[in-house]
This record gives sequence, structure tokens and C-alpha cells, in this order.
Amino acid sequence: MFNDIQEVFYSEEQIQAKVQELGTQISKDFEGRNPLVICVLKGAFIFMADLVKQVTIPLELDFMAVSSYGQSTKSSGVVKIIKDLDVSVEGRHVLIVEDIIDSGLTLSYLIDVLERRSAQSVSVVTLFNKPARRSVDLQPDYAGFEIPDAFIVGYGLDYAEKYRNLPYIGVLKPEIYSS
Ligand SMILES: O=P(O)(O)OC[C@H]1O[C@H](OP(=O)(O)OP(=O)(O)O)[C@H](O)[C@@H]1O
Ligand code: HPA
Ligand SMILES: [Mg+2]
Repeated sequence: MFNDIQEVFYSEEQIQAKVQELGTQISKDFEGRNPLVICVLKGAFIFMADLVKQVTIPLELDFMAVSSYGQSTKSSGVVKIIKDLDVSVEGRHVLIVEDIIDSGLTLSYLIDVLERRSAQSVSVVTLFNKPARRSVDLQPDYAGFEIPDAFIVGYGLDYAEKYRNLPYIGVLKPEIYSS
């Protein structure tokens, strides 16, 4: 598996330092708001776990599973809810936790769903932001790293469901996509 990686973009240490920064900022901004923190499965599961440990104010959390990439490196354009939230967002300050914003389709769909369900506010934190590939106009409230137009894996992010367990972020060797 580690042999499949062509280049490491961000080490475990670089990621942890950034997650800590984001957690500190979110703790300040959401003080007194008891946010409902929503993890967008599967990709965001590691970021979510690391991030909430760096948040020092009371919060609640829930999980939603959506998918649009499947076995591809390009969005299918159709966002499917695979698992919905357990709790109501009505009147809540919601913070969506994403691993990556690429085309922006997943997030614009989710924001729309949560606003229609009468959340009081909807904010977004993403660890990785790939603005070059955006097909909808959308800016996260908090972003860890701005990345170039490359398909990255590791730290929760997959290619065809693999590589989520790598502790760092990297790009795959080109032959992996063709085999
Ligand atoms: O901005 P976009 O182009 O919509 O891409 C971002 C979304 O795509 C990935 O999810 P994916 O559909 O691969 O599901 P997964 O999290 O289960 O891997 C990623 O985890 C984000 O949720
Ligand atoms: O670069 C990416 N890597 C993994 N999953 C993704 N989903 C959207 N963009 C990406
Ligand atoms: Mg995926």
C-alpha cells in the first residue's frame, strides 16, 4: 500500500499542527453556541475525531454519510445520502466537517438540505480545499490547506475505498489508476 504512493504532500505532524489551529479558532468562534458538529462520512472520519479533541467548548456531534465519487477520481455529480442525521438541526448552529472540498457539489447539496431543515446557522470546516476544480461558487468558513488540482489520498480520503488508513496525505503513482 505504501508502495503505491508517489509523493507525500502533508506529513502526520503537519496535519496535526493544522488541526490544532483549526480547533483553537473554532473553540473561540463557537463559544456559548453549543454547536452541532456534523461529520460527513466516510472521508471526514479521521479529521472529525482529531478536530473535536482540539475543541475546548461544549458541543454535540452527529454523522451523515454521502457519496458521489464511487470508484472514480471525478464526481458523478449526483450526491446520495446513504445515512441521514439522527437528530434535528432546527434552530441549531451547525458546523459541517469535511475532509475535502473539490467540485463543491457535496457541500452545496448538504448546506441546502440543512438550511431547508431550519438550522439557525450553517458553517463549514474543511481540512483540504481544492479551489481549481470548483463547479459551484462556495467558500468554506475554515480551511486547513489549499491544495493543487491533484487527487489526494490518506487521512480518511480514499481512491476506490482504499488508502483511508494512511496517516499522511499523498498522491498515487499514475499506474494505480490504470490497473
Ligand atoms: O466537492 P466534491 O467534488 O463534492 O468532493 C468532496 C467530497 O467527495 C468525497 O466524498 P466521496 O463521495 O468520495 O465519499 P467518501 O467520503 O465516502 O469517500 C469527499 O470525502 C467529500 O465529501
Ligand atoms: O482529491 C480527492 N481525494 C479523495 N477523495 C476526493 N473527493 C473529492 N476530491 C478528492
Ligand atoms: Mg471517496
